[in-house]
Amino acid sequence: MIIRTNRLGKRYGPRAEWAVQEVGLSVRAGEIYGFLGQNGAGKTTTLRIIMGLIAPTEGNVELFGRPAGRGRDFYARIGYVPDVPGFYPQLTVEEHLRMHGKLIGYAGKDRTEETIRRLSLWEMRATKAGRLSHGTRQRLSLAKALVHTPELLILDEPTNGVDPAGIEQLRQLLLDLAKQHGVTILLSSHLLGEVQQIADRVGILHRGRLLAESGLAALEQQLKSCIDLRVSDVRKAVVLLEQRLELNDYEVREPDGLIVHVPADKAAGIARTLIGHGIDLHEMNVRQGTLEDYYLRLIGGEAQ
Ligand SMILES: Nc1ncnc2c1ncn2[C@@H]1O[C@H](COP(=O)(O)OP(=O)(O)OP(=O)(O)O)[C@@H](O)[C@H]1O
Repeated sequence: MIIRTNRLGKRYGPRAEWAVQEVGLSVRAGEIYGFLGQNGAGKTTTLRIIMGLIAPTEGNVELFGRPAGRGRDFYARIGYVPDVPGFYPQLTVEEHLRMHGKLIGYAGKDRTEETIRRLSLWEMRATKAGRLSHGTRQRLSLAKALVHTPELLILDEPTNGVDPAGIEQLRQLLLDLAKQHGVTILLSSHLLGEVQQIADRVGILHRGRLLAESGLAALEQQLKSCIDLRVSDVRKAVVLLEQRLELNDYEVREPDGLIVHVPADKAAGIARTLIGHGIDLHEMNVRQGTLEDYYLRLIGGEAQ
């Protein structure tokens, strides 16, 4: 196991609420782990504890099979992209990378150049960080995290403020690092669709607690297809679903929406029964369940 947290808990003060509680997540070698949760769920807090930047109130962290430490050896094996990356406005892109390389005990010129090219920063290598756009600064932050060839990459909401082309580039980069170079990746995000495209496993954090941890392939197998309906009489439709069709796995979306979780081949029967009992079907749409459906059901359908 590359990362294991044991019953992690954090309060930011003796009388404060628990920001995270009893979090036990495990990240395996070579996988991309999507750490999902709404704003304020406790993702940043957890990642900062894993990085040794703040101390947990309870519990502990194991990294690379050993209790986590703070020495240079430990940081040299990890690349970290914080939620709000810090910069020296007067230093250029290249100077940032050289300085970071030195701090971490790595100062290879070739590697610095390779990283600059890889992150499409070559044109900007002599530009001061204070003059870079937000998206370019995000790439610089990623370059800093990668310049020393880490085994583990931890990214806190790396797509914040990045445009669609940048997100696609990041996705390809992360997949390449994990699949071609064996880098283990822990990535926090609230963009479920993005995570579904690249993660091998996901952990879902809600109000400081890890509600679920699951392989994505297994999850997708389990996710039933959904039938989205808009009907003239939701209450009557619900009675018919339960009593005539014995379908109990559904959600009502007021005022006229219904989501029924069933195999797609039930759709025709549902339509026949509803129409046969005088209900108008304004809309009917059959689709495969998504990570978002699973997530919303798990957290009880609370809005973002
Ligand atoms: N330095 C701090 N002092 C006091 N409370 C804090 C501090 N940092 C975070 N918190 C609180 O801890 C809880 C979890 O916050 P955290 O930033 O870890 O969540 P998050 O999932 O990363 O959210 P976001 O996606 O908005 O960054 C929140 O209630 C937040 O207000």
